[in-house]
Amino acid sequence: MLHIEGLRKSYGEQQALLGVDLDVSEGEIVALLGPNGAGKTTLVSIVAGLRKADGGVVEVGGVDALSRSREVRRMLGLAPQDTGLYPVVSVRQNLRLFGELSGVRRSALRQRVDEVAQALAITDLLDRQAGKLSGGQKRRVHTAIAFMHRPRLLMLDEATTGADVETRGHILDLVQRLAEQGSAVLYSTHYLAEISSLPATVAILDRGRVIARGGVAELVSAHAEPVVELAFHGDPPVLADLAAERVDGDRLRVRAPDPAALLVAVLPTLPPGSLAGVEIVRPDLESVYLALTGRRYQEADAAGAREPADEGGGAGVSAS
Ligand SMILES: Nc1ncnc2c1ncn2[C@@H]1O[C@H](COP(=O)(O)OP(=O)(O)OP(=O)(O)O)[C@@H](O)[C@H]1O
Repeated sequence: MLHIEGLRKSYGEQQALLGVDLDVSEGEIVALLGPNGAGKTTLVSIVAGLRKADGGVVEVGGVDALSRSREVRRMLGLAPQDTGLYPVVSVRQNLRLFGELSGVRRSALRQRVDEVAQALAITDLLDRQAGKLSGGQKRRVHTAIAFMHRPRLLMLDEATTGADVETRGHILDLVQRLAEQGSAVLYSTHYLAEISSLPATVAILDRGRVIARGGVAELVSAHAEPVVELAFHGDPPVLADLAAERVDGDRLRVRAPDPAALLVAVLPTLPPGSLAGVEIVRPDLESVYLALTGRRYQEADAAGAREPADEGGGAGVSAS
């Protein structure tokens, strides 16, 4: 449904996309992950015809999106980060207007507005003037607009940023339902943790390139392995035959494909009373990002962050 090949875009000296390849099939949800500034908005905006590419191929449903953006827009549902709503009219009128523009039949408009509003829990906002909504409320209306015509390709750009847990749940449910009906979904976010709630495959965008693509489990097993962290009272002992990395002064970190086997082997060799704690850090997308870039995702994100990242780390076990 979406085919991107060698997509490039610079803003003056600033290179935003350096040759992006990405495919999204019908019924597939692809989570486009990347820290702030990775190029997600640029990518989504080019597909939607809102920004011009410098080079490359973008096809939506087989139609060249770079030269026939008007035609492509009919197939798209887009919830961009910052599209304008019509500020002086109501939310209901905005939804009707955008629905009509994207081809929803007049006779179906009223019902579709009600359905989408209910699904996104914005029914109580329908008669409010759009320009007077809070930032979070506007974002929900943007998301609703993207769903109005059951698009063949839905693109959500950071739709859940700043959303409360309930709204986030509504959006993720709606995304899933649309994909089950056969739409392709490109779901951009910088929250790694969010992906576990979606049956999504992942494309990690970093500094203008897709550096990893596939299922979460597949990426984790290909690029990262569990780590066992041992905390000690005072200086850690030397562990013979193990490549242990010393961290935070009194901890040792050891990569371990089989953490249980490692612990069974190591624990009896430690000086009595020296061990303060054990933590098994299960690899996740964060570990994949670290393995591929050498940078921590949260730090990369914090470089341009607008809000704190909330990704969880590993599973901790206290052993004292
Ligand atoms: N209009 C612009 N003019 C100049 N540089 C831009 C412009 N828009 C984006 N950039 C730069 O291009 C790069 C990619 O930005 P983009 O907004 O696409 O990233 P992003 O992954 O969507 O980030 P975020 O998660 O913060 O929205 C960044 O370095 C950004 O500073």
